Amino acid sequence: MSTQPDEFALIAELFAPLAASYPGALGLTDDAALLEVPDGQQLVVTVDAMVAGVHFLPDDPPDLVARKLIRVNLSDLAAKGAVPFAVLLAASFPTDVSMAWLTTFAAGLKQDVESYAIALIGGDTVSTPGPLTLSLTAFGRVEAGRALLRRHAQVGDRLWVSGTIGDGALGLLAAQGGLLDLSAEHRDALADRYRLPRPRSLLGPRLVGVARAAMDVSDGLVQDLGHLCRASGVGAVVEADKVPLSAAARAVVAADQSRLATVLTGGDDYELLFTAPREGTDLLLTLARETDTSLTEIGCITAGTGVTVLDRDGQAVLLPRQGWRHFRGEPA
Ligand SMILES: Nc1ncnc2c1ncn2[C@@H]1O[C@H](COP(=O)(O)OP(=O)(O)OP(=O)(O)O)[C@@H](O)[C@H]1O
Ligand SMILES: Cc1ncc(C[n+]2csc(CCOP(=O)(O)O)c2C)c(N)n1
Ligand SMILES: [Mg+2]
Ligand SMILES: [Mg+2]
Ligand SMILES: [Mg+2]
Repeated sequence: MSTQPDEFALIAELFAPLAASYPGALGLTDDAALLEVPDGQQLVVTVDAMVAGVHFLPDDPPDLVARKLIRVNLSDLAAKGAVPFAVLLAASFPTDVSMAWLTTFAAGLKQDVESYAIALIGGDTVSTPGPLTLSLTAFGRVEAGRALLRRHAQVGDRLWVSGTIGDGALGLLAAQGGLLDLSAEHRDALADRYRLPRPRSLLGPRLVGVARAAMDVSDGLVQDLGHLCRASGVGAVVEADKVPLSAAARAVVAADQSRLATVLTGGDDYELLFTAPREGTDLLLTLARETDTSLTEIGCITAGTGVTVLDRDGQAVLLPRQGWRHFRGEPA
């Protein structure tokens, strides 16, 4: 291929190979794709967009941009207990995008399409005078009626999170050249978490029938928990010192307590946040071992509304904001 991308050559050479495993993708040569859903299963569909300078740094490696795009969407499917099988990609590439950039982007897509055993079944390729803008729609399957929902939390449920919280938001600071007091090793670990989320694709489906309500954390733990609470008509208490932090995040907060707010509200975590009845604890600890995922109880669901974050003395932690917002107008 020449150094100038051609729309149809791009699709045929870079994207069509990623469709080969799914017959309904028709080799990316038709107007639409055909989806199969086995009897007794439901289709779970989600879409998230990513814009250069808003969701990732314009100079981030193109393969990691592609993999992050897939992974933020697989995180939403995992949060519903769904097993992913296909994605659609709508890509708006800046008019001056290079062939080298596109080739590396497609290599990133290929890597994660293979590692998550999914197929790229269609999409759209356009040019834009604006920043690189990507949108990915992900399809998963779940046993009919069994998807994990935000609206199923009950008063008295325990509140759990997977993995560690805050690495993505601190990783953005590290990737932007900040957090210079930290060791280079910790900075690299955080930046890696920002650039390459680890969606809980194995854990999510295993939580079906064990967790009551679930969602993934993308906008910040406190804001996202607020959404789960509103959907369920309940409140929640989070014990801040139970929130699991990586060694790097612990080092950041130890050096500057005010960074705890970044951890709790910064977003880009792509971990699962879920509730379960107290009797589910042993089963969850078994699932944690079997899926090699750390699971931590961080609080509980209460009567009432809203999220309260308490410090180890039982005092409310005041947070300047609850999480990421694209617009900061008055709430509707
Ligand atoms: N433009 C839109 N049109 C229709 N539905 C939308 C639109 N934007 C968001 N939604 C819906 O609103 C709900 C919340 O969306 P939101 O994007 O906050 O969830 P999320 O993907 O879990 O979070 P994040 O985008 O931070 O990863 C979802 O059901 C989503 O499908
Ligand atoms: C360069 C850069 N600046 C800021 C952020 C933080 N950020 C942007 S969108 C978002 C929430 C998820 O997105 P959405 O709700 O749009 O799906 C977060 C936490 C970032 N990731 N990169
Ligand atoms: Mg979204
Ligand atoms: Mg989500
Ligand atoms: Mg999302």
